[in-house]
Amino acid sequence: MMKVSIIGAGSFGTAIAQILSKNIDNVYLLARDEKVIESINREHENSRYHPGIKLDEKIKAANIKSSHIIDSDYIFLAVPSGSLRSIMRSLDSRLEDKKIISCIKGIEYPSLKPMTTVIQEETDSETVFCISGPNFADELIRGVTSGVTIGASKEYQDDIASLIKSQNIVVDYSENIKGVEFCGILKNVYAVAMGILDGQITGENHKYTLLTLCFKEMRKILDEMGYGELFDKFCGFGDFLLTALTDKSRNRTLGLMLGKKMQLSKKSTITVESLRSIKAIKALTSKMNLPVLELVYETLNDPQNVNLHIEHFQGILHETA
Ligand SMILES: NC(=O)C1=CN([C@@H]2O[C@H](COP(=O)(O)OP(=O)(O)OC[C@H]3O[C@@H](n4cnc5c(N)ncnc54)[C@H](O)[C@@H]3O)[C@@H](O)[C@H]2O)C=CC1
Ligand SMILES: O=C(CO)COP(=O)(O)O
Repeated sequence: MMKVSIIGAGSFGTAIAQILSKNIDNVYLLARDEKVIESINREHENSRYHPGIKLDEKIKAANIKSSHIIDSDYIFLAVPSGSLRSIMRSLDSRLEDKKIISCIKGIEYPSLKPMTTVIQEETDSETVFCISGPNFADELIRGVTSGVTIGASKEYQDDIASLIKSQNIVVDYSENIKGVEFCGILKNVYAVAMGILDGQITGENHKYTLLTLCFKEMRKILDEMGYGELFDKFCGFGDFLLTALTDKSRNRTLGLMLGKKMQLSKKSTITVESLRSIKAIKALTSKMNLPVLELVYETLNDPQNVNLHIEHFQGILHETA
């Protein structure tokens, strides 16, 4: 009988577990926090991340160090990118024969490695894939129609689609696994940009002018990296627009705060992937002229002077117009 484990019982891990439970009898949601494990097993609810949502009783929670991973056919990873390598290292199990799917939209710094590379390095598995798309966890878990790009080699695409299939999930595919990951990494940074700029925006023309500039710049980076063909997939266009324009996004919200001269507390434990990704993307694109990316980089480094950075950005726009 098919068995699937999900590492990370936060917003996304819990949502993907709910989707998987419609197709698979053995779904193990692996967490580090005993209170979360107890809440899922006793109340069938992850009250910390999805209060009020009844989880399928097929979902069992267990400690991340439990042996469930060993006999799982598939392992989904839904932890913040900054924790992934240390989590993989802390697992005692040998995972080289496992099919592993990253749901993570971040990149390692300073190695500049995407998550599938980190996973391959830490497990020796040759079957490491990803999923990405316009997929807010709170909507996925409630069954709102959502498009998902499956980044996997051809022979595994149908298998992965059959795990997540439902009348509310629409899939597209790409064998360009790292490209699918990079779409998710980049859109977070451009969502911060739209947040920062939205703080200053006075009209719809202005807003969509800036959105077009963000779109062009993200596309330019994807083209340069050789991933340009992915822009019309769910992981590209869909997730870019969702995150750049929806206040529910944590990355856009960070930008909105910065645009209004507010800062995220240093003690915050909210997962905001762009905070780490910005440095990596900046390093990967150091030879390119990318004024929007520069604005995000400067603002995150020096949030006190956000107005100066915006003025500088607007100056560049007029020079190059
Ligand atoms: N929330 C969303 O709507 C979506 C999130 N994602 C991606 O999923 C990834 C995870 O994000 P969320 O689930 O939203 O974050 P979250 O903050 O809601 O959950 C993260 C989970 O990872 C666990 N965790 C963190 N460090 C750990 C460690 N060292 N050992 C064990 N567990 C650890 C936390 O306890 C928590 O349960 C991110 O890369 C995000 O970009 C992707 C699509 C949508
Ligand atoms: O990736 C997401 C939706 O597809 C979630 O975006 P945030 O991490 O900005 O909340």
